[in-house]
Amino acid sequence: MTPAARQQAAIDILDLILDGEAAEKALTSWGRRNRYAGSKDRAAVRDHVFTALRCRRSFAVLGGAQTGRGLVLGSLRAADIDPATVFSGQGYGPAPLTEAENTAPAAFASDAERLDIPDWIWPSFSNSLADAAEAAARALQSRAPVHLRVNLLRSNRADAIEALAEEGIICVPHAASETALEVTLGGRKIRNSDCFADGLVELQDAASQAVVDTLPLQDGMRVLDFCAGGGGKSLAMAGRAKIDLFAHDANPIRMNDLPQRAQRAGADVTCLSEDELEKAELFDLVLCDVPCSGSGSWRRAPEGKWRLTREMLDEIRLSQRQILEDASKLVRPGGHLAYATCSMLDEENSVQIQSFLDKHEGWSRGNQGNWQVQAGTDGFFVTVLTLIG
Ligand SMILES: C[S@@+](CC[C@H](N)C(=O)[O-])C[C@H]1O[C@@H](n2cnc3c(N)ncnc32)[C@H](O)[C@@H]1O
Repeated sequence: MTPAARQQAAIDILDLILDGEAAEKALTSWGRRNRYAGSKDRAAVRDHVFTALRCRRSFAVLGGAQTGRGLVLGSLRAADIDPATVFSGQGYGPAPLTEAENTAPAAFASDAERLDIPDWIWPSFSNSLADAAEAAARALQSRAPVHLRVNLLRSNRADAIEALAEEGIICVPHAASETALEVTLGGRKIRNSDCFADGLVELQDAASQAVVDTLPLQDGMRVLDFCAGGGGKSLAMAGRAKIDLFAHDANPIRMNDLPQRAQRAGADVTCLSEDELEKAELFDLVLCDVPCSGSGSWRRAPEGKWRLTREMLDEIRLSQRQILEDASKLVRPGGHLAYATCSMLDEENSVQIQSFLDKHEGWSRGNQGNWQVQAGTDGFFVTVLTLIG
């Protein structure tokens, strides 16, 4: 495909997404309908689509319309590329610009519009991030780095870097965690590599690993990952200490891949249903990696930024409080309750911890961590509470 034909494909896919189709689904069905497209074409089209989704608001202003064409036109203007080089009407490229499209774009009406943050959440976002709000929003407009976690049950950081390099995947250590690597070349090869298949490394953001570093894990502990999902944090915990590890999720289907992932990693994880959890002994440590706005990972999942509403966020906050309440009952006296989100909003982080502490006596605040996107990781928050024994 020519560069212009890839942009036309992005336009078609973006139109489907703007009509309500999920991005992954729209990309997959486009791939099925266009089997002639090679892997480089697919990767380039995907990049165009995700770039436009991250900057959907500002590109629509720059391109004069909230349409596939508008967003791609906006993306070219944002990158200082002459739109006529793409909108030429040649081959399978987009048709030439109309007179209306050729007019100069309007000025941005607000910081939120320029920085691609929805108006309703801008006050919460900018108050939470204070002086860093602009830098964080800008980071969310660009692509996320690819991070790996070295599985200490199978390898160490130096050996993993060497083994990955032999497969053409070049990495450097990441400062956020002693297990974290940043991939600088060959990121698309990871899932098919032997290093991945043999459990030497897992795909995991460095801040997600740093959250686990913050936990007071020690050999022999009985640990529950209360909101385990796919088990990213469970497996990271298993790599840190010889623990008796349990995983639970209100939606157990989300843990479907966990046994297979655990086997690859050489980790032992027991999944517990609601009933089993009710009968289980108390735990030394319960981690709640709660559902959240996802504001710390909007560059990986940009649709979430535009889909979220104040009503949805208020519901999420209620469920975060309920999870803290429920999980706190599973901690033994002297044990720990860790609360984590991939959000950068105070209303989901410090405010929730304070509200829990205001209502519950006997808990003390321990380690705390806060990572923000402009520093090169996903945005994450964690606080560890201890039940005074
Ligand atoms: C942020 S995700 C967890 C990600 C996971 N810890 C990881 O690192 O891969 C939050 C998870 O919480 C689960 N969840 C939602 N409400 C819950 C509840 N009341 N109790 C337990 N899990 C819940 C969701 O199904 C979802 O899988």
